[in-house]
Amino acid sequence: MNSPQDTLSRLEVTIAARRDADPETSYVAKLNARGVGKIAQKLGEEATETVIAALTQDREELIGEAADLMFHLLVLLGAKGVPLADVLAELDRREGLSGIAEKASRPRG
Ligand SMILES: N=c1c2ncn([C@@H]3O[C@H](COP(=O)(O)OP(=O)(O)OP(=O)(O)O)[C@@H](O)[C@H]3O)c2ncn1[C@@H]1O[C@H](COP(=O)(O)O)[C@@H](O)[C@H]1O
Repeated sequence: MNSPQDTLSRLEVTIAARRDADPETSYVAKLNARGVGKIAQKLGEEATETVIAALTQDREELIGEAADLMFHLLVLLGAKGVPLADVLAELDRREGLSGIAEKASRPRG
């Protein structure tokens, strides 16, 4: 079985390869042709659908919506020129730092 990082890395490569394809035959190309605003809008819709699935649907629906959400996030990162590795590095940097402790350490004001 592939590691989650392998799967996301392969999808990132696929998305980069499809960006300039024919929008008639490539969903990735179609989204990119419509611009970052449209991609961001789609990401927001998929996030909402994931929330709704978590609250009202069964497990399979949630998995499907979560996959849509992660796919559209990768399309957005690609369109903005942000490598997945940079996001993973940020998560690595946060590893072991409790969200409660991090929030408490923020300067007030
Ligand atoms: N993982 C995905 C993936 N997940 C979801 N989707 C598409 O995301 C879209 C989301 O569905 P929606 O109904 O919300 O969107 P929509 O039908 O475009 O609706 P509107 O925004 O037009 O109203 C659907 O068309 C899904 O097929 C994906 N499309 C592509 N991929 C991957 O990207 C690769 C390249 O795809 P193409 O660019 O299409 O060749 C594929 O081989 C896959 O690996």
